[in-house]
Amino acid sequence: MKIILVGFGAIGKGVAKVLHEKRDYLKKNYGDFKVVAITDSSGSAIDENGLDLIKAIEVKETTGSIKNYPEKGSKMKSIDVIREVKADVVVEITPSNLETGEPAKTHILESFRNKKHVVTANKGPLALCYKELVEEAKKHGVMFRHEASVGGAMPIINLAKETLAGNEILSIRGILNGTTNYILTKMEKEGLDFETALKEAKELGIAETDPTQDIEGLDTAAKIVILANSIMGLEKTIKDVKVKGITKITPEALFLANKRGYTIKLIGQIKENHLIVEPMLVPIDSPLNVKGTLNVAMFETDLAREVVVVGRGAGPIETASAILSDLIHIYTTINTKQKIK
Ligand SMILES: NC(=O)C1=CN([C@@H]2O[C@H](COP(=O)(O)OP(=O)(O)OC[C@H]3O[C@@H](n4cnc5c(N)ncnc54)[C@H](O)[C@@H]3O)[C@@H](O)[C@H]2O)C=CC1
Ligand SMILES: N[C@@H](CC=O)C(=O)O
Ligand code: NA
Repeated sequence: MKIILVGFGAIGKGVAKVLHEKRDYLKKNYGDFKVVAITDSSGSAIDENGLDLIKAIEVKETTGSIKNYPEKGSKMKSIDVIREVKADVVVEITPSNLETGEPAKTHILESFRNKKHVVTANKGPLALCYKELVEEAKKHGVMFRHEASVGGAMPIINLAKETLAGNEILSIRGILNGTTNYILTKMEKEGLDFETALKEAKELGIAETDPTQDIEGLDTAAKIVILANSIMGLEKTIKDVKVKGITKITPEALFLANKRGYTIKLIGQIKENHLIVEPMLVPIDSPLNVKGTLNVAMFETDLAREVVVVGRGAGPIETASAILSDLIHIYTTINTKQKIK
């Protein structure tokens, strides 16, 4: 299967690392997963025989741009690579823009129009125009998967669509942002100040390109809109969410909460058609009291009753896990269909 990586930052490099490290496993159990093009904000590298992913990571880390890849680098823009390079799947992992959804929205739509399946971790277009994207993918007969867009490695979207298929999801409540959970945990457990904890989160590659999306609660808001639209059959946008972030939470507030048997968590909640994101008091012994970059989601369903999932909500390798599972789904679907023909 031929893959184009659009975006080569923390997640793009994570996906490249995982595809390299898992290449023998993938060949043995599925087939050849080949990255034939990589793009970033200033150019691209293209090799129809497959790029050397370790070399690509090294070029990006030492020069800042993939266009410096020896012999295969160029200034070719993402949109032209999507149109002109022969591939099965585009992995869209540019920054999430929660105002316009661009450039990802155009990348995704253009991929569909060029008969390319799409896997994305990008929350922008999903939170702003989910229905349009799903309808366009259907119109062009291609697959569109985005497990990594909510909760990173934590199984939630495909879990709801596949394992909980047939259930009506009545409500979802949880921690859906790893950066703010990391900050709150560091402040609570080590008394670290907010700015230092945020700096560490950036260094771990878990914060958004614009980290205010994390700390102001907008990233969580985008995620509950994606969940509302993709697995609860609602039609919401980010404007429907009442949002408050964690910038006013201090180590002292956490200390006082602990003294009373509580902690403070940034909770996203969808219940009775209302979407809310705000810091909430959570009992110390609650299943919601997870630490570090962990995310947690509590589903209320009509058949399976309560379902709780926990997983790493952010991180290059963790997020690459969700992207890889979507790539494997596309690979197996393509090859099953070919066998049936
Ligand atoms: N960091 C994490 O743990 C997670 C991130 N995500 C999402 O994954 C996406 C990527 O996140 P990161 O890699 O952390 O961001 P990043 O800021 O590290 O990397 C973004 C990449 O996109 C490239 N880029 C910007 N404009 C572009 C364009 N027009 N064409 C091609 N490339 C372009 C940049 O050059 C950079 O390589 C974001 O949408 C983010 O919300 C989702 C889950 C977890
Ligand atoms: N910045 C986000 C990345 C995953 O969506 C987070 O911290 O959860
Ligand atoms: Na996920």
